[in-house]
Amino acid sequence: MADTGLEVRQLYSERDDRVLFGDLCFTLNAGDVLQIAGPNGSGKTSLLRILAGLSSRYQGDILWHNNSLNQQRADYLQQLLYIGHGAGIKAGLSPLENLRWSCALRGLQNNDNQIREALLKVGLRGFEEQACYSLSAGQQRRVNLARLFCIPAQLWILDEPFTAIDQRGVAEIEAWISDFADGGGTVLLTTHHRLGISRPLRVIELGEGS
Ligand SMILES: Nc1ncnc2c1ncn2[C@@H]1O[C@H](COP(=O)(O)OP(=O)(O)OP(=O)(O)O)[C@@H](O)[C@H]1O
Repeated sequence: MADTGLEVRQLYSERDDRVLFGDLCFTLNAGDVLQIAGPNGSGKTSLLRILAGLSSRYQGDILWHNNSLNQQRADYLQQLLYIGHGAGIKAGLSPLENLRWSCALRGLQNNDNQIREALLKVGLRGFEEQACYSLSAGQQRRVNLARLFCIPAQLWILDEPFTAIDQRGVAEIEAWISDFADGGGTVLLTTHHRLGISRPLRVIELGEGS
């Protein structure tokens, strides 16, 4: 049997008696980029939260490298990086402190140099030790996105990564996604933005009749 990365089989989820998606099937391998599209309320975040292991409101099977997620949850979570659409940071802590926490939760410690490089990469040079509440919405979002560069992962699950990001920043994030996939990473994301990446893009549209 061929080794697949993430496989979703007949996934079904509903909210308040409304089917968000039913019989959803797809497979994602190394280098794949999949956009989950659809109107507000169609279930994009719900799907991403399920795939990030944060919600069990579903029926169907999710497999990672051919084995059920439920049988290897800890391993899967260790290889996954999920960035939700919220700020995802503690406002009273600095970017450096927030990222130290994120890294420590993954068992990564004493990596301030890597964190500083990540903050540099997302355009936050000079803001490393400033409390996050004093940063702009876009800068706070960039703190969260810096996790992409200090936490190793095989799979990125990104919910609206472009929210509050300026035009140049959008192009940078698109390049990061392409580079990550070029290196064998897998990306699953939602966005209402028309994605410009240098990789073939697959799109699944949720919504009426999906
Ligand atoms: N915590 C919750 N409690 C009750 N209903 C919820 C909850 N979270 C989501 N829903 C419902 O589930 C449906 C899908 O929501 P979801 O956030 O997945 O949509 P979405 O496609 O991500 O929307 P958007 O484009 O606005 O972000 C919506 O009808 C929403 O009202």
